[in-house]
Amino acid sequence: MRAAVMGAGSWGTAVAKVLVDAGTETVIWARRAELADAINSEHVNPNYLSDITLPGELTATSDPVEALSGADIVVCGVPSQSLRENLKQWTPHIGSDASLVSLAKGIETSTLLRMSEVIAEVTGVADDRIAVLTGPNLAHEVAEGQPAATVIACTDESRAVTLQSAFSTRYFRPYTNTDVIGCEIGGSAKNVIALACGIASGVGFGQNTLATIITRGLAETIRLGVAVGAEIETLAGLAGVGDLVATCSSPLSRNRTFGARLGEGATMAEAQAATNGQVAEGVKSCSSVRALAEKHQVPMPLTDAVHKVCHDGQSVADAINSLLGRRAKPEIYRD
Ligand SMILES: NC(=O)c1ccc[n+]([C@@H]2O[C@H](COP(=O)([O-])OP(=O)(O)OC[C@H]3O[C@@H](n4cnc5c(N)ncnc54)[C@H](O)[C@@H]3O)[C@@H](O)[C@H]2O)c1
Ligand SMILES: O=P(O)(O)OC[C@H](O)CO
Repeated sequence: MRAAVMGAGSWGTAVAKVLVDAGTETVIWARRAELADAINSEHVNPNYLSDITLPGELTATSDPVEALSGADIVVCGVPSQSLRENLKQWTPHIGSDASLVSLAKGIETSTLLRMSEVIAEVTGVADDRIAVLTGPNLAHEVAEGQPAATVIACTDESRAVTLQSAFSTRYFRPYTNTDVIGCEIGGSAKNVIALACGIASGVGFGQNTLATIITRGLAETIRLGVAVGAEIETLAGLAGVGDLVATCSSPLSRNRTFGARLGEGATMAEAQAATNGQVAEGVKSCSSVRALAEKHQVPMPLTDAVHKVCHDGQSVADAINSLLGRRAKPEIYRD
């Protein structure tokens, strides 16, 4: 097995390390030649996870054609909103039976497509060759070798099992699932809910508020998931609850941190500037998740509130008042 990890951000770098540790021959593609050179010569990625020593067997290149040559597994590690443009360049160089594995947790804003749908549309590859890797996986903890589980979802169960083996290490434990939709909805929606948790924490609210947002965030994620064909069990698992808890609770989460800055009073521009170029997917996906929910007539009040704060100029105080001022209702409802 040979893997090409396309994208040398935090998660692409951590996943490349996992693959090498799992015994899979791996090359990582970085946009910038200096970054590829540093990985090859110093075994560090100076821009992301710079305190982590990468395995000597990991090779890097800034040439996507070289990275994709002979790859059985193509790992798509660029952010959601740039996946389509990158895929257009990669497609002619992807092998005819290669598996494509999406790492991105977002919904394309211009089309409302999930990442596996973007991959299928751009590459023309059949669904049974497209997989998603998602779960409670903060990149730095995984790169440190802290134990974590994940989900590898593919409609072709046997391909998911092959991929499971390529990504399995003593610290990183993938489970297979055939519910690609549920995994992608869970991964995209949790970033928006993590922004909401960050905002609440930045305002100064404690654990009751966070638990409320996580739980009600799960409720609206399940409503959306069911409307678009997900299995509820998937959203109760690692790709749903698991990732929601990790992202909403951890100061390592870029989405939660972004939200916390807004809750502390920063403007969107200030919060964006403080990311140092690291992507907080929920900032864009709050709009696409909300639009997808509207399309399917699914109420997602927390997602709506995050969208209004991030993109409609609503103040955090008004968003909180409006959430708490909604009509009383039973806990479990599907309308
Ligand atoms: N960091 C994590 O802990 C983590 C864990 C699981 C999933 N993810 C998901 O993985 C995806 C990638 O996140 P990340 O953490 O690696 O992001 P990052 O911010 O650390 O790095 C993003 C990478 O994408 C590159 N990039 C940015 N714009 C690009 C463009 N237009 N074309 C090509 N490359 C571009 C950057 O140069 C960088 O290499 C996201 O969807 C994220 O939600 C991240
Ligand atoms: O740092 P975040 O907020 O992008 O979250 C990282 C991962 O998705 C956690 O599983």
